[in-house]
Amino acid sequence: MIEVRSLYYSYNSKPVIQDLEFEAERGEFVFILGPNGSGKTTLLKCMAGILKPKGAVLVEKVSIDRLSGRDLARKLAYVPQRSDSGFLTVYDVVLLGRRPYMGFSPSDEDYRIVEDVLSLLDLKKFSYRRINELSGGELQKVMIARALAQKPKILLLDEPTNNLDVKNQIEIMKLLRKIADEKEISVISTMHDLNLAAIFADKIVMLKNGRIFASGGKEVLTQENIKEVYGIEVEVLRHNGRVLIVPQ
Ligand SMILES: Nc1ncnc2c1ncn2[C@@H]1O[C@H](COP(=O)(O)OP(=O)(O)OP(=O)(O)O)[C@@H](O)[C@H]1O
Repeated sequence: MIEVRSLYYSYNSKPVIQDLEFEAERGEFVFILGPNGSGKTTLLKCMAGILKPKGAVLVEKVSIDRLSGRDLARKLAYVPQRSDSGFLTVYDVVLLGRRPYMGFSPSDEDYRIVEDVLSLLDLKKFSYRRINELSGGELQKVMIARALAQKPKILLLDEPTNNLDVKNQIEIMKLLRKIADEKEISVISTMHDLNLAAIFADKIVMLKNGRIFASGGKEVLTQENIKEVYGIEVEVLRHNGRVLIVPQ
């Protein structure tokens, strides 16, 4: 569905990501893990077509370089770490997600999709609220709603649980899992919380200094890998297919 091939990016000729290779299939939930500065956001921005790396990002076997902005936005949606707040209403922000499909004005279908997405995320009650009057968790849901209104095949999220309380973290993760399972969207998310990744991931990509240190299923969350990547001692408890990471 989305493939990353020999990806390389440098800021001011300092390499930040190198030799990155992985893919996400339809409906797969992939977590990009790694310490601060390991290149997670840079990788997502390259995948979203915001930065122009060396190597290739392929969506359904087509390089994103060959897609127009509008075509790319129909395939892939990106939810950045910090979304600019503003004075628009929730409804209008979500409607902006329909821009890649719109002519001069929204169609009945655009309005129907916005209504559907607002219901799916339980945001209808906030429709006419301005987004600068929302809590962090509500705003994050609105940004995910706008991305879903794009009807993407791939959803890229940069630390979607940042600044959220435990309840909202779990709620957002469950929602993303449901989106991957039911809508067969490939969901790719950066993440600092190893335990959330352990609960929800199909696949994990661990970055260290801009390179892939380990990738695979939850089995890559080992004491050794976590020590190498983050420099911390942890205990990894496994029970009935579940993984719990406890700092020492
Ligand atoms: N615009 C920029 N110009 C120059 N260097 C940058 C720029 N953006 C990021 N960097 C550097 O690139 C490296 C990777 O940054 P990136 O934001 O991709 O890491 P990250 O893994 O997402 O970090 P965090 O977990 O702190 O969000 C860091 O050393 C950072 O200082």
